[in-house]
Amino acid sequence: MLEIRNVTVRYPSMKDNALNSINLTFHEGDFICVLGKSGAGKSTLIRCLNGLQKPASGEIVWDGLPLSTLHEEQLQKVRREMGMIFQHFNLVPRLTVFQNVLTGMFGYRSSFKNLIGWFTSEEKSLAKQVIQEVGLTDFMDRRVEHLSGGQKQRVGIARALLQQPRVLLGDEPVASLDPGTSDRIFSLLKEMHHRHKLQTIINVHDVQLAKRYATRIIALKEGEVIFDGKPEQFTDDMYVHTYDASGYSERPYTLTT
Ligand SMILES: Nc1ncnc2c1ncn2[C@@H]1O[C@H](COP(=O)(O)OP(=O)(O)OP(=O)(O)O)[C@@H](O)[C@H]1O
Repeated sequence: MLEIRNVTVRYPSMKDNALNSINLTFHEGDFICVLGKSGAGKSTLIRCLNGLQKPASGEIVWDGLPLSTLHEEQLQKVRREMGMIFQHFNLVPRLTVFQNVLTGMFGYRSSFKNLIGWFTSEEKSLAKQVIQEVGLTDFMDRRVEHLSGGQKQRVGIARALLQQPRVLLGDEPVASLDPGTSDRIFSLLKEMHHRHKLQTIINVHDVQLAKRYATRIIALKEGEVIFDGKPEQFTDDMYVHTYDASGYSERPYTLTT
């Protein structure tokens, strides 16, 4: 189980906290969308969860163990259990789909093996399997620089799955994609969530997508949790409060589902 206990984060140049005494417990099977205006603290929350950002106070607790008490080897194991997908995909453009996906294995291997790029037949067959799951078998040997945004995010998802994570974290993974492609990526994420028995926690700006796919919505505002509940409980009023939107016509996203 993953918990955030009383976590505060403040960046050196900031006068306010990026996260302010946050408490959250994530449960098996949760498919969570994190909403909030730009600067609300969504990315900081994700970075805390995978250990990239150390809280100024409070604890991230994984399976009962506070991350701050773990030594580097244990932290590496925790990071392996948390797959991550990104807005700008973080792929190596000149490498093929297959080669990019294989890098998902890096956390399990010695630096030397990673350096020489030698993979076992089992690792290669696992990579082929996740590539097939995200629907890219026909593109396996294509360089990712020649793929569309949606295809690149599928590569990102396959790479994360190859890590065999228990938690999948997403920092605005559809922010660079058109609405139709975003919907298909969320649909794939939901399918993988069930198939791989993941806890999924994704930052997203599109409230409609969150309401359609999430089992739980968390809304942040100025570094604090202002909503934590079921999608149907995220009302129009809560939308206005979250985004400081004063009227329906000013809303960037519709709430129809
Ligand atoms: N590395 C950093 N150094 C200084 N301040 C930072 C840093 N990263 C984030 N911040 C600040 O912390 C606050 C929260 O930022 P964060 O990126 O977590 O928000 P966000 O909700 O993810 O925003 P967006 O939707 O625009 O990505 C913002 O005020 C931001 O300017």
